[in-house]
Amino acid sequence: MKLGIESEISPLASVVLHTPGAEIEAMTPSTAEELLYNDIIPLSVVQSHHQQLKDVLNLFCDVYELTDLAETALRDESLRSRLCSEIIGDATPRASEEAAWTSLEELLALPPGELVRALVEGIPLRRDSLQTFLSERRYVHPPLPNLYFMRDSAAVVRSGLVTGAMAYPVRAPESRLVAAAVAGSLGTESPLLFAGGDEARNGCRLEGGDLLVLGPNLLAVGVSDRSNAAAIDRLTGSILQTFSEPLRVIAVPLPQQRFAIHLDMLFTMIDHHRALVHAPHMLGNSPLPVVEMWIEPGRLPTFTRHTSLLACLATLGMEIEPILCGGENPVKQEREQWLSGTNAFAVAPGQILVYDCNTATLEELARAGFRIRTALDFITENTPPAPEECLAITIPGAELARGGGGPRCMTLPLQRRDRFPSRRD
Ligand SMILES: NC(=[NH2+])NCCC[C@H](N)C(=O)O
Repeated sequence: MKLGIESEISPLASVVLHTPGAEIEAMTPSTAEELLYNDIIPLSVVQSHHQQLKDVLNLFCDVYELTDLAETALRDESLRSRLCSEIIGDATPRASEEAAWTSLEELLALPPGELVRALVEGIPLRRDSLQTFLSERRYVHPPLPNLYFMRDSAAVVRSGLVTGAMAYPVRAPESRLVAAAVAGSLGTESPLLFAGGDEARNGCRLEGGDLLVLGPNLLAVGVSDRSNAAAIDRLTGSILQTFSEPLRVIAVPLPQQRFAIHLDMLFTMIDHHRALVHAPHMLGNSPLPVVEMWIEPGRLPTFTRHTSLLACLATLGMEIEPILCGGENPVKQEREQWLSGTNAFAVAPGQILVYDCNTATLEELARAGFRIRTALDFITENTPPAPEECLAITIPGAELARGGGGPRCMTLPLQRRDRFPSRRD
């Protein structure tokens, strides 16, 4: 498997998805919040909406299901044993019910496919002792309802893999699973830049939704509820060491509030010089200030403060035209950002996937020259768009968005073709 990501927008070659499954139905209204959802969602509906995302992506690139990758990788016994030990090791200190834990031997006895299913859909607690009989827990290993947000548990930077140091324990096994699935099939050309599962044990926090690859040597990283400065320092150190080239990192401190889980909920690149933005925090009188960090191999980093991400990018010669999520109306801006209206995913420059429910955002995109097409129309017609066409393909979003993310959050791109087709500029 080849990794190569040097931008947010160049034509997509391969991507990993996870189709939501039974893990979604384990959630109840009373557990939704601790499972990081805004509400419960009906499985049959989100599956069919997610299928539209998958069908569209299939017309552009190779699409892998995480569980297929994991099942193949876990045929390797040593990988299987490492993954199970890691997951048990991460969970046991919290469980205080060590005895209740399904033993390593039991997990290892499962064939790879069943093991993957158990890890994704959860392993129910066996009521075979007084302690477990009286326990309020339903699972010894909880289901992973956030797994369809493939973006967060891993990221690719150039030819290297980053696995997430998940901020909340409910998501920790995702990073271990994706590390086994993807790292298991990587050759030596693809370095592991950041082993998030292990880094999390040292207090690092880093999720892919905060990591934007704006160029081969340019990253924007949210410092958020989910990602901390310690992790960004560790990651930049590793990138520097691996590629031995200067690196610029723009750190964007985010408000620690639910609407701003990750940087990609406030800003996503959709074309060479255009981004969808959440205006209240990216533009106007009080945009989020940022810190530009410039690091050269063997030197100490230098730091420069800027008034906003867009102002910082402008000093680097990247003049970004902002397209407003929700348009000019502050109420619509707030509502549509909450429904992941800013969270677009580019399959090529100027060709993006967005949710259909954010109508004011779609109007802005149309005004900016994007043709709006539903995923179903696009799939039925099955003709790839001309490279110069600006296109926003809409996926039904009302239900998927309740999980707390949009099209960018649901995709883990592995490879983009690094040469842009020469278009417009
Ligand atoms: N890249 C993103 N913005 N991901 C959104 C993740 C949503 C998920 N429920 C969580 O809270 O973790």
